[in-house]
Amino acid sequence: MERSRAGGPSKVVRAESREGAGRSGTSGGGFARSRAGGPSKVVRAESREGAGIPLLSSYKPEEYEEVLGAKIRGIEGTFGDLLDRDGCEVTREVSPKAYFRLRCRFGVSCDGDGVDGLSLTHTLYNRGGPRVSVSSYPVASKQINALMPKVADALGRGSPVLRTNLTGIHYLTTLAEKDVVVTLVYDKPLEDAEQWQREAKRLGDSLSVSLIGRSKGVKLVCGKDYVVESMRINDSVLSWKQVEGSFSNPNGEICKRTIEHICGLASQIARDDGGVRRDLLDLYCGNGNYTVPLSPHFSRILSVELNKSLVSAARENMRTNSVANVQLCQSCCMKFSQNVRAKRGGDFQAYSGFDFSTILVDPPRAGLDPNTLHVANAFDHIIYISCNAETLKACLEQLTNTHELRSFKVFDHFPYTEWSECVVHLRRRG
Ligand SMILES: C[S@@+](CC[C@H](N)C(=O)[O-])C[C@H]1O[C@@H](n2cnc3c(N)ncnc32)[C@H](O)[C@@H]1O
Repeated sequence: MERSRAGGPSKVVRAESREGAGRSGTSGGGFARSRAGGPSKVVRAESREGAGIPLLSSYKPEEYEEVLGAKIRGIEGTFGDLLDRDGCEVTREVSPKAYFRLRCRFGVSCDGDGVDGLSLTHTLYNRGGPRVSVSSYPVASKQINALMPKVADALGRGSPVLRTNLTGIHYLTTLAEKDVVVTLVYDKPLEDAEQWQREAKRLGDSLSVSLIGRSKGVKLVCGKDYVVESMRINDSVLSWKQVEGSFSNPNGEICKRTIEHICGLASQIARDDGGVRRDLLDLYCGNGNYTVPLSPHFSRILSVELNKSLVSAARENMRTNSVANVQLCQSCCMKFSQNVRAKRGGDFQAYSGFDFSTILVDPPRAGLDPNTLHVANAFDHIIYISCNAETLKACLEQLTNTHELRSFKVFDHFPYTEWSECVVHLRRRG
C-alpha cells in the first residue's frame, strides 16, 4: 500500500506488517459484544493488521478505565451463562496506561531530494486511511520512544544503503531495558549484503542496538537476533531469550502479572491435590516463559511447541534457569493430540510415565482444535490462556460440561483496543 505525501517524492512504504490481532494466530475477531446492551466505548483497532496495536487516535489515557470497563462488560456478557452456572466472577488486571508495548512495528515515509539526506519518519496504520507519520508513540516502550528519532535521523541522513527500499522498522525491547533489536524490512532484495553489514554495524554501534535486515527470504543479522528478558517472580530472578520474528508477549508488565497469576493457580492446584506436586502438560509453550516459572510447581512438565526457533530458545531458557524437570517436544499440538489419542485413546495420565494433573494451553487466536480439546478434557485441571474470546467461548461450552469454572481473569494486554487476554482455570466437576 502506498501513499504520496504532498510535495514529496512518492517514496512510501508499507507500515505495520502482520502483527495480528492481539497476539499470534491466524483467525480474526475480537470478543463478541455484550448481550446486555453492549459496551459503550470499545475502540475498534486497525482491523486488517496490527489489531493489538491501538491507533494513535485511540490512545486516550484519560479513557483507559472506561475502555477496559467496556471490555469487561463485553466478556461478562459473552460468558454470562457459563459464569453464572458456577458462580464465577470476572476479575481484571490493569495495564500501565502508557509505554506498555515492548515490541512495535512501524512503516516508513521519506521526504526530500536526497542531496542532504532524506527526512525519514515512522508511520502507523490509520484504519484504512492514509498512514500517520509519528515521531513518538506513547503506546510503545520508553526505549522504543527514545530510539525512534535517533533511528529516523540516522537512516535519513546516513548511507542510502540502509534506507533504500526500506518499508518497515520493527523494534523489540524488554522490561529489563538491556537488549534492543531493530529490524529493517525491505521490499526488494538487499543487493550488497557486505555493504549492508558494514553500515548496519556502524549504526548499531552508535545506537547500542542489534540490527537485522529482512528482505524476502533473506535475514542479515548484525549483533544478536534476540533479546533477553528478565523478571523477579516471587523470590527468583528468571530470564529468558526472546527471538526476533517469533512470538513473545508484547505487554511486559501484563506478562509478569500473568506469570504470577498462573503460579498462584499452580499452588492452589497442588493444595487441591493434598500438597502433592503432580505433572503438567504445557501446550503452545513458545520460548517457555510460562514453563520456567511454573517448573517448581510441578514434578515434571511436558511442553509442546511448533516453532523450531522457539523450541530451541525454550531449551536454552531451561538451561539458563537451571530447570531440569521439563521435556520439550517440537510438534504441532493438533498432531501431538491426534497421535496420543490414537495410541492411547486419550489416556494422558499414563503418557510416557507422566502423572498429569494439569494442562495449560495458550493457543493462537484460532483456539483449540477438536483433538486438543478432547485431550484437555481428560485433565483434572485446565488453565486456558486465550487472546480470542470467540474461540475461548466455543471451547468453554464443551469443557464446562465436565469442568467447573474456578476463576476467570482478564489481563489487559492490549489497552485502547477491544482485544484482551483471558486466563481461565477449570476443575473437573466433583
Ligand atoms: C499465544 S502464543 C503463546 C506462547 C507462549 N505461551 C508465550 O506466552 O510466550 C502461541 C504459541 O503457539 C505456537 N503455535 C502455533 N500453532 C501451533 C501448533 N499448531 N502447535 C504447536 N504450537 C503452535 C506459536 O508458535 C506460539 O509460540
